[in-house]
Amino acid sequence: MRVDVVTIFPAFFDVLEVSLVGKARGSGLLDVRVHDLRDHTRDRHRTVDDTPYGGGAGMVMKPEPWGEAIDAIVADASAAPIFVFPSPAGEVFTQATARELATAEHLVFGCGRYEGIDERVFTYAASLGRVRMISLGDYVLNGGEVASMAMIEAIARLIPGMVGNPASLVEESHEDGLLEYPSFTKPASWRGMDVPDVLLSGHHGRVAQWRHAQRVERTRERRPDLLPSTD
Ligand SMILES: Nc1c(O)cccc1[N+](=O)[O-]
Repeated sequence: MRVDVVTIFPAFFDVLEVSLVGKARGSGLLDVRVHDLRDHTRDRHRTVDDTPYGGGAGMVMKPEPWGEAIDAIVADASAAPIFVFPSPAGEVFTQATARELATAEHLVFGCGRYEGIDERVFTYAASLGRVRMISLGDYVLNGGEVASMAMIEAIARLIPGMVGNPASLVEESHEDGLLEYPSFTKPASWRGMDVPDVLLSGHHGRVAQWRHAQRVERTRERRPDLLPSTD
């Protein structure tokens, strides 16, 4: 998978070199390219924003640099990309979204700042590929970089070969609608707290049963919205 990121803070994505994604980059599973939007400006001040038509507070990201950045990315792309623009006005990102996007050949993340990107950029991008406006959640961030980082990690780890033991992807929270069970490791007793006996029993059937029951109980307590409605 190829992932391009367009941002005015390219250094923000340096961390991808050290994370899970960094390992995949080295193995050829993932090709991540970060682009500084300001490299696609034409003026001395490398201007990327301007005042909004119609008035209002804040600034809007100019369409010209975005158009040039998108053209440069698409120029050497082997397939029509999916453009992902993190936005509070987007569909909510879920594990199902991550699974879907993990099958894409080419993703382009466009990180907006200020009051957002000129709307014509999304229209232009839609002429070159699929456009998805995606939100991490109902809260306000200063831009799309944090959201893009989270989405890239959630997506990249689902690419076959990315995670050493694929079985570890199975009983994770949100993979099958239930939250994950509690985990324990040595020592068996720590500061007066003991590991549940069933986990020391060596009885795999009972362990599996206990873990499932814990997942249902946790989901009921913390995320009842994930459980099928009983009415
Ligand atoms: N919520 C938010 C935002 O305020 C700005 C950019 C991206 C997001 N988001 O993806 O959730």
